[in-house]
Amino acid sequence: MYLFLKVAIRVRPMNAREKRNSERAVATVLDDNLLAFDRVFDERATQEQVFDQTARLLIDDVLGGTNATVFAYGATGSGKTHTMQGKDGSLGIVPQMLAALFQRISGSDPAIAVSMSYIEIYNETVRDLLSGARESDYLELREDPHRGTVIVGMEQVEAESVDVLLNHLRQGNRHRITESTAANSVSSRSHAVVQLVLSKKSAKGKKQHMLSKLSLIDLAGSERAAATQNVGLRMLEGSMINRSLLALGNCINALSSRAAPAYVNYRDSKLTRILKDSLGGGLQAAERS
Ligand SMILES: Nc1ncnc2c1ncn2[C@@H]1O[C@H](COP(=O)(O)OP(=O)(O)OP(=O)(O)O)[C@@H](O)[C@H]1O
Repeated sequence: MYLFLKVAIRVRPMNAREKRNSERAVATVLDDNLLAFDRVFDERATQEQVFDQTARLLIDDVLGGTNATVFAYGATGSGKTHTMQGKDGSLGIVPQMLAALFQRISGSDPAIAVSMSYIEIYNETVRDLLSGARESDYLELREDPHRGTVIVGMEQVEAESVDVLLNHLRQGNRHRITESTAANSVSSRSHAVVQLVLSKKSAKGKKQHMLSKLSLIDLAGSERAAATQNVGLRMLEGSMINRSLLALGNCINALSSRAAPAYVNYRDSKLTRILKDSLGGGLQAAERS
């Protein structure tokens, strides 16, 4: 079981409210490798620079058959959705990854197919962002001895062109649950998980063999209830978010522990159950735990 973990930190520019209140930056970037991070980006870093020096570096591994995961983790309002999704004219990691992947696989022999799913995990329930289902329609998880954790009924779109997938992505983004909190006027209250499954097509293009899975995740904001002044439902959301982030942290700690074989408890949250085959390097490795 192998876990190669790289951590980059990105400092966003101060927003209008922070400037108005003369707030102090909690981190000042001194150089590109400040502290124990693999990469540090200051306020001037462009979306392209962040992509080139983080997620783009995974493309060779993914095309070589390794499962990989990219997370954006941080306090609410720190810039996770901006970094992962961005907006038209300033595209984040997910749309840039789709474009870069399609560029790499075009004309590859054997042909490689890309299918995409997009779900969100909100208060420990799973919603399909691509199917156009209502907010109250939840998907169930099932453990399959051969396929690992299966999300029953989840939409998976396969497309020949990047533009079609980008349209699905935009549509999915519109379906995400966001709420206004004291820390962010459009705070994402869920974990948003884009999964790209790469498959090799056989000579006649009919049969496909799964090559790898790439998960791109905009985690819900970690937060302290006092800082966000949340009450009622917002506070319940906050505690669910923190619980699943803790479960994820525990899995990553266990996987990166030097003492082998580590026991990895994926069962504590929907997020870690879904990522079981993406964190531990592959389904067989994850199944042994
Ligand atoms: N590097 C950046 N440059 C310019 N604007 C940014 C940057 N990072 C974030 N922002 C802006 O800051 C605001 C908050 O960012 P964003 O919504 O991405 O935060 P978040 O971490 O996803 O928050 P939450 O966890 O509450 O969803 C947005 O208006 C976003 O456009």
